[in-house]
Amino acid sequence: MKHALTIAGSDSSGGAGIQADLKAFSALGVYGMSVITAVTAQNTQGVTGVQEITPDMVAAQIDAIYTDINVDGVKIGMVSSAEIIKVIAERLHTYEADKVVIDTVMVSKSGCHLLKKEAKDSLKKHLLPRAYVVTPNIYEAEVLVDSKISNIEEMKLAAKEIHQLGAKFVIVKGGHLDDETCADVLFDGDEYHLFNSKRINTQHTHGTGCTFSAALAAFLAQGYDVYESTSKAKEYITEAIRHSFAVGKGVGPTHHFYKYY
Ligand SMILES: Nc1ncnc2c1ncn2[C@@H]1O[C@H](COP(=O)(O)OP(=O)(O)OP(=O)(O)O)[C@@H](O)[C@H]1O
Ligand SMILES: Cc1ncc(COP(=O)(O)O)c(N)n1
Repeated sequence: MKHALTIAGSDSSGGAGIQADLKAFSALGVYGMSVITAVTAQNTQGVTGVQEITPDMVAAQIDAIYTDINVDGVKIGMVSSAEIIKVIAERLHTYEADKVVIDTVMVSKSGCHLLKKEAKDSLKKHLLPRAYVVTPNIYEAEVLVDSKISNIEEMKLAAKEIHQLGAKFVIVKGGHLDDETCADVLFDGDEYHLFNSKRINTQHTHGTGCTFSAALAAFLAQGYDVYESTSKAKEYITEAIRHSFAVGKGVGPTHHFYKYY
């Protein structure tokens, strides 16, 4: 069995963050491991508290894994501060981690800033150059390139500009585009590849970005190339959204185990 690692924040309600990632890893048959960067007090209605883990403790978790266990794929989610970003970048370099998927988590669906504003430059400078694939949503891509995105052509332009920050592949996700189709644009430095799905009409989309990037990391860990992995991750997230369900009073989570119950 292949091994995948998520470096991300904990979501107490289980829909996003570490919890979503470990569910996706399990559903896809890879052994899941976690490095927790922050604990959030969160439910389907919002985030009520964030406690960062110290950079030393983040480093200690990474060391504990890499000194003992082979890591076939890595996904990075919420990394709130410049100090945490730097320590992760330094450790990934030390352990020569490859196939690193970076989901540039910035603001939760409920509107809470999960990346401190002053840490944005650090993300661009220290972490994105270490990415095999980076997966910004429309809003995150807008922040990274500092311009508005409202159609596929603008997504392509943004993907090209983000590629120059050092990631090998860029996927700008179209979940937030005002369109019947949810198109994700992959740029490989040379060509654009579009991955389309029909938009599913549901309010339960908590953790869609986390689920997609974790599935991508799981398929890369299993040896699929980036194009196959993106196609499979897109299929996985589409079905997980199609089967999403109400938990609590707000935005419910994606479903990872709909085949079983
Ligand atoms: N309503 C929907 N129907 C079908 N696919 C969707 C829908 N919403 C999002 N997706 C797909 O889900 C994946 C995640 O995209 P999205 O843009 O929601 O990421 P995100 O905003 O980073 O998620 P999150 O807000 O959870 O961090 C993409 O493949 C996107 O196309
Ligand atoms: C710990 C953590 N990581 C990521 C997200 C983003 O997910 P969403 O945009 O669906 O709220 C989140 N809410 N919480």
